[in-house]
Amino acid sequence: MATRSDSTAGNWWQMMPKVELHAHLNGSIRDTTLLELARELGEKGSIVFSDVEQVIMKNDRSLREVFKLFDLIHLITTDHKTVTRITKEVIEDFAAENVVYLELRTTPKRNASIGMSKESYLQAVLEGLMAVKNVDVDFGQEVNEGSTGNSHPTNDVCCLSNKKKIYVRLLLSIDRRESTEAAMETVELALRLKRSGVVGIDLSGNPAIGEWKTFLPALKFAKEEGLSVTLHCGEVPNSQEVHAMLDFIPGRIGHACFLEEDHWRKLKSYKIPVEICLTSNIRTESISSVDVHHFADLYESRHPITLCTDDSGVFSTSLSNEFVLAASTFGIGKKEMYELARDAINFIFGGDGVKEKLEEIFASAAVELEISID
Ligand SMILES: CNc1ncnc2c1ncn2[C@@H]1O[C@H](COP(=O)(O)O)[C@@H](O)[C@H]1O
Ligand SMILES: [Zn+2]
Repeated sequence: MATRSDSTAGNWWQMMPKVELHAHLNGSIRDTTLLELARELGEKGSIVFSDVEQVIMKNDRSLREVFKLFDLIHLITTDHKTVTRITKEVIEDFAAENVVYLELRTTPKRNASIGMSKESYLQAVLEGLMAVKNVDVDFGQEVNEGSTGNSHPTNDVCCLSNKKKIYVRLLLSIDRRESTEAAMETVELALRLKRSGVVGIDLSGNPAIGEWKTFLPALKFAKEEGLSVTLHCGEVPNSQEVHAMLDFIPGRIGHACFLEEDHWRKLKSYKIPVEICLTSNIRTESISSVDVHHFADLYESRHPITLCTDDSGVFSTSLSNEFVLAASTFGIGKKEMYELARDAINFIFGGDGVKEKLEEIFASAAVELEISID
């Protein structure tokens, strides 16, 4: 895992406001934090640090190996205190590179041995949002008398002190290893936490595992109850599943690496927005090289797309880096990249009020970046 570069600071892709719609919490952990936590567990004798260090620092890994790494990461991170810490750090990191709206997804986990339920895991995530101090976080929490969200009490301070602001909404992930009942439990939790900024459901996890029919009842229920749904779709060849996923008409899909001609036709006719994760797809060897990535075709055909990091920690990337990668690979200029970033507002799962605020942010950024909007 290479250290994320700061060499982009001051460039348009760094300065430009950005919208991140596909980021997994445990995939976005700083590698320094991961190593620190692993070292602590090593000292306690729970793991052998040198073995773990090698796995963490490895740069190129196949999709299969990535999921082995996630099992290791979960072993290191899944207690309430750590979940709170990594949430706080991940928000700070996205805000630092001018992400102004973040849909952060995470899989609620149960671990009876440390008294963790899916609900308490999520509470730890919410604590992390509230623990951010150097950035004003609006996570859409409806504040009751006496409650202390980060955004509302600090809002005034923010505007006076020009503190950066980030809108954060949460998506709860269903892991493909889970049963129908477990998936349903996650959807029910999301519904209970709607007032705490949970706006949708994601289906993710190792694409070689699990069947669509297992998750469908929970996903249908989510949709019926007004939650937005995004699906990891076509990360491996699975024609039948891709058709079924597209016919479900999710709010968005992620990846779309192994779609065939008739899938593309369907995707385009349904106009389902695609979360594009360039570095992730290259690192996992789902796509052989960036210049042949389906980004090019979707961009040229004006299909709704949005650039995303997927797992900025695991793949040593950042959203700014994804923008500069797309710009340099496909020869796209600053103005067009700005439009790509701004148009992602149309595909967010957050409400109309947030969309209006984001439009304003992008409009004033255009002036600062000297981009003329037609
Ligand atoms: C590389 N492409 C990918 N494909 C599918 N699922 C992925 C993923 N990257 C991450 N995840 C999913 O997100 C979890 C980590 O974050 P959370 O513990 O939920 O915060 C992984 O365990 C996996 O289920
Ligand atoms: Zn993903």
